[in-house]
Amino acid sequence: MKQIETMLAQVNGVRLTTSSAYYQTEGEGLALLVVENTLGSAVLALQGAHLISYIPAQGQDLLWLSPNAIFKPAKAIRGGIPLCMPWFGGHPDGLPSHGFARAMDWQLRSAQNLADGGTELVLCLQDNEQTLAIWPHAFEFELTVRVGRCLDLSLKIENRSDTSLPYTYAFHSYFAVEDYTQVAVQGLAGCEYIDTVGEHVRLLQTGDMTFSGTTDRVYLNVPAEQKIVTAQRSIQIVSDTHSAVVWNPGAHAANIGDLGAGVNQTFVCVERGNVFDNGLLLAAGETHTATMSLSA
Ligand SMILES: O=P(O)(O)OC[C@H]1O[C@H](O)[C@H](O)[C@@H](O)[C@@H]1O
Repeated sequence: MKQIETMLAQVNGVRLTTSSAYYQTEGEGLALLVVENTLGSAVLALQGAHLISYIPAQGQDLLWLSPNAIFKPAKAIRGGIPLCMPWFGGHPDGLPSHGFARAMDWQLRSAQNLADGGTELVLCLQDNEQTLAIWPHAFEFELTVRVGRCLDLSLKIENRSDTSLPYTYAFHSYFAVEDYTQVAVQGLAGCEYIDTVGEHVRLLQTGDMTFSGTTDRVYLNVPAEQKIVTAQRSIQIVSDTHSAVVWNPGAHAANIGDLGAGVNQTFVCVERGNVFDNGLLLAAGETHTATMSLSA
């Protein structure tokens, strides 16, 4: 933490705090970085390089955080943007769902003020004793976060092992909405999707995507841009990744400890990444970069 504080002393508008202090929760909580500049503000947990909040100047939070979120080491935070990697969803050998990156401590590599008034943070995670015990491969993950008029994310995945390895990943973004049943997601029409509620049938999207009840779908080969449109707001997502997973647990939220009955009403997940058929095979030494930009 001392090293982080030394690094932050060189930049304006970034401070280190804890989830307990910031969200008034009990227990020691998690270390957070709070960014405030004239273009916007953001909150990020060092665990998982997990964005929790992004508010453009004079705007509202684009991201949703569960009122029942738990801030505890090794437990992914419910809301914001968990990074699911190096695999998305379940693992054939029973390893943790959505990979381990979201539940591990990342290091702050650099912090700087940008010429346009924005702020840039770079965080990284390399293989270590803890990751090698779960997944015996060398790697480096690096996330660059730019907080400005948009929230710009750039994720680098480097396969440092000496064999080719499959990778799937997603920016598992939770977006704040008034009522998920009244949301239209534009930018998915004409795309093939796998409905993962039930038999994994493959279907074709016609028109805007809407949510009703439990919804869990993997859209493949999607266009770069989607818009989440509600009566009161419109959120734009632009990414060079090829998949979009859309999720809301519906009534099943009642069975999820850090959600709860009805709590699912005010978010939709639209998760850009490369999953299922769009998964990657990274050669030994290869680096893959993915970007995502969010704006109101
Ligand atoms: O509870 P988590 O491990 O964070 O997963 C939450 C959800 O993530 C994705 O959206 C998947 O498509 C869902 O099937 C899963 O339930």
